[in-house]
Amino acid sequence: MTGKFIDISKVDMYFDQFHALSGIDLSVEQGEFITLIGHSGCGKSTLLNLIAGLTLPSSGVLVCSGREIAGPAPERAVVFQNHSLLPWLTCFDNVLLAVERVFGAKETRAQLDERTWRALELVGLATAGGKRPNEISGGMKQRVGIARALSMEPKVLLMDEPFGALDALTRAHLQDELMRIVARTGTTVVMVTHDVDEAVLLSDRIIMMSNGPAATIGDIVKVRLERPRDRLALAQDPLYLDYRTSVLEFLYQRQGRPAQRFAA
Ligand SMILES: Nc1ncnc2c1ncn2[C@@H]1O[C@H](COP(=O)(O)OP(=O)(O)OP(=O)(O)O)[C@@H](O)[C@H]1O
Repeated sequence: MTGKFIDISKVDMYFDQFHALSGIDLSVEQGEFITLIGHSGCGKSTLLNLIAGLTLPSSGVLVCSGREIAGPAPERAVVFQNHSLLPWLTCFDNVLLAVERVFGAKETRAQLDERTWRALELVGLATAGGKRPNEISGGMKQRVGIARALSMEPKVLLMDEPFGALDALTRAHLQDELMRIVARTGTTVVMVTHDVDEAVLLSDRIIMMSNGPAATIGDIVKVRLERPRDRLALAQDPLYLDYRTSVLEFLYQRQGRPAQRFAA
């Protein structure tokens, strides 16, 4: 499929009188990795939540895989910044819960367990299945959150600053892991980020949003860097640096605001 796997058309979002998003038009191709970047409060999470179906637009239409988005569904799995694991369950059981929700009615216990182990393996956590969230690091918790989302075999992975709370080294490691997983599974990804380097490293396209209220898509950078991408090689790549500069110019010159938090 090309062109319109996710199709967002003329979307406006109001919260009471507050006009958050205005006239959002965006198509995402199947297997594409897009990031949403923009100043704090511009409406990135609002747009992600609309694609998740967690909120419905005030006007306009969102379509995923040919069907209008009318609520949350396992085909659109969400990973939040604060990993939201149930603390009393093991990592295995946290993932199993999602697996049972999606496949419980038609698969055997052994098949459900197998799916759960496979998802934990995908994020390198096969040996940590028996641990509870308070026994593992922040990066590992975030990986369990990603495993849980991937275990549902979603068509779309929606991520709201998934690595924002992690230290730089753990974040780099998880970015590399995410690129490998996406290359293997072909999952479509929409990710909110504040990190310019993360956006350029991971994206096929970077959606740069204008400041709110009534935020719109200000500009889009198409990142034509070959995959697989290697962060060390890219650090010297003039094309990479051009993309990075384009995003920084958009954020600081065209949508300039002093003292904003961007990892640049
Ligand atoms: N449920 C809500 N009720 C009222 N206003 C809201 C609600 N959700 C978001 N907003 C407002 O909509 C605007 C966009 O918020 P949103 O969280 O989408 O921004 P963001 O770009 O994700 O911000 P950040 O980068 O700081 O996470 C903000 O002004 C916010 O206050």
